Amino acid sequence: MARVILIMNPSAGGGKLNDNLNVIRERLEEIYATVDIHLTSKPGDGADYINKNAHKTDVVIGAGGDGTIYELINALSALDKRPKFAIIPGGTANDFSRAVGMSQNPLIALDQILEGKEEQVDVGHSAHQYFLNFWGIGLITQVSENIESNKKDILGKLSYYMSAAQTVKEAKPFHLKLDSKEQDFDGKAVMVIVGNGPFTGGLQAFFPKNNLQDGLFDVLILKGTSLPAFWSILRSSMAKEEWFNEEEVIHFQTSELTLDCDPVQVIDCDGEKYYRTPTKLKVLPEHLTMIVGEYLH
Ligand SMILES: Nc1ncnc2c1ncn2[C@@H]1O[C@H](COP(=O)(O)OP(=O)(O)OP(=O)(O)O)[C@@H](O)[C@H]1O
Repeated sequence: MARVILIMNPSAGGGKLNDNLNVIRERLEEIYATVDIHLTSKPGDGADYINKNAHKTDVVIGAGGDGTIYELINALSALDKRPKFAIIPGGTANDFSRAVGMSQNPLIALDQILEGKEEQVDVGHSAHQYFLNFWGIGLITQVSENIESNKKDILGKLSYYMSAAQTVKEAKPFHLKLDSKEQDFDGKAVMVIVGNGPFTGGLQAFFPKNNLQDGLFDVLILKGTSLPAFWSILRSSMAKEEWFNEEEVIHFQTSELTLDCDPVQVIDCDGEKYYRTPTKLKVLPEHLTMIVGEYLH
């Protein structure tokens, strides 16, 4: 019988998972031969626990918000032998759990995990870190700070773009040198977004065709901040249409690219801003086996 480790951040979402912990434990014990529960005490603790214990388990369940899940995905993705991974959402946005179709109700998410539907998903890799949803520089690093990312409806999207429009005034162009097999770019840009999964800075379906199993990134280069460029992005992502290239917008798909910027840019990687350019990005196809909900984006 399989073994499971549950790693939970007891402070995530103001502690909202804590009341469910006993039920979660009991239900896991009905299914799994061994159940090991670890409550994190500080940032980095979940990753340490994975590094020490992943070889002893078949499944790791991460319970918490996106910060916790980011940490666990990064620790797991760096291992040669990776246990399966599942998510119980416990934060506010929970973009990772949404990307793999989990319910936002933790106990229903637990049911989904116990059903055990598995999929292999692509993971993005950069020089320093792994990501499931997106990697970005420029405008996105400022815009994503202004979004209430659990708003997935039309009004939420509009507020996102209004926030973007406000931020645009402060956009600082940088020199971008991007190389890939499909497309090269050498010139001024205000934003680059590389999408692996469906959520970009809290927005669902930013790249309408993108999914976690196609072995490809969607790359968007925004050269300037004219209104037509924004309209192009707005129309494509809200109407879930094909991208139409406008003078200031370049969109293509690739599995590998390098980027260098002047001045150096802060990187937003799945919402975490730890590193700076230059970097090399690569899709790791089917790198993680995840227990998913009824749909996978
Ligand atoms: N016991 C703890 N006390 C404080 N921080 C912790 C603890 N355990 C983990 N952390 C760290 O807290 C950070 C934020 O956690 P997480 O994203 O899970 O919760 P959250 O911030 O409440 O969620 P959200 O951002 O969706 O509102 C993560 O980087 C994680 O590593």
